[in-house]
Amino acid sequence: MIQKLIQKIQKTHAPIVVGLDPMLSYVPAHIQKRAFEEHGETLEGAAEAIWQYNKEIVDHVYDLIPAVKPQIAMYEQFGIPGLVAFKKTVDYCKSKDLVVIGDIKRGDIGSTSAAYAVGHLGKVKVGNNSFAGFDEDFVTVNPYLGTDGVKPFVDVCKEEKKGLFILVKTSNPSSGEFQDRLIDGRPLYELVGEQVAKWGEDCMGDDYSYIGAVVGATYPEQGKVLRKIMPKSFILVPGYGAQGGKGADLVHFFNEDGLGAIVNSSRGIIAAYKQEQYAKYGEEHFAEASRAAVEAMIADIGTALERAK
Ligand SMILES: O=c1ccn([C@@H]2O[C@H](COP(=O)(O)O)[C@@H](O)[C@H]2O)c(=O)[nH]1
Repeated sequence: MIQKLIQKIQKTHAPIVVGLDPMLSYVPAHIQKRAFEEHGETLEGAAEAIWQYNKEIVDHVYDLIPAVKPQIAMYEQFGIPGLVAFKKTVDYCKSKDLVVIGDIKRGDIGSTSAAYAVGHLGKVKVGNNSFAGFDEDFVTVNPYLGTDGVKPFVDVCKEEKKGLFILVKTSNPSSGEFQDRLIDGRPLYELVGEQVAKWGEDCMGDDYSYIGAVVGATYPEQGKVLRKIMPKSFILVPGYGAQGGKGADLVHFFNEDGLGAIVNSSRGIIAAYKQEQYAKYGEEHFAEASRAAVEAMIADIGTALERAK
């Protein structure tokens, strides 16, 4: 799957991911109205509304981008109907040939991690049959429990030719509370980065490992250091747009081959129509605003990378 991700980045010239994080408050009134007429103001109604919203955005941007990142929390808040909308979103994006990164941030003791890995990346056995549950291409993993919590995900990736992005230095304001703590004089995120590189050593595609890392756009200096510590790991970079990250901050997340990083924006794309610069599209044409925001993000990152050459 890492090869597919790289090929799609090269084809689109867009090292970007659209984050599908649908809050009900972003879903335009006409879509909510239709869904509630059919299902009432229920979890089913909300799930239908977010699914229709996602579908329209994907239809407007899929040709510009290599990948999407549905954030499972946004679906889980609507219970089982929300998870059905998550699965519909995953399947629809795959039918559009997009790489799907499930932002699930799982990680537990080994046996429990194994169940998460099977459910999201692998196949579960039921008698003589086996079934893919959610079937994303990559998932995000929390490494806090150590190697036995991560290895089951790595094992399923090896079997299924899928991949991981492991949290190394997250984009949020408090990420330093634990991640920047010094251990033997070095910040914890560097030690985690080294371990990600090790976990990825025998999981190589052609040039990059399918065991990648998450490093926030909001920490460009740390991104520069981590790029060197994990030269073969793809970095998923959240924090662009709504959290303040800009193209110019991101150049050191990339390798000299112009690859090695893929930058996510969620609210900045899916709720673009709420921003002043895209207000002209109006709520009815929200997905066209999303397309314009994707084009602007591609141009911003492309220009920054060109300038850095
Ligand atoms: O360090 C991290 C890890 C994950 N995320 C997730 O990415 C998106 C960001 O959304 P925006 O609307 O573009 O801010 C969201 O799903 C987070 O859970 C992150 O932001 N930082």
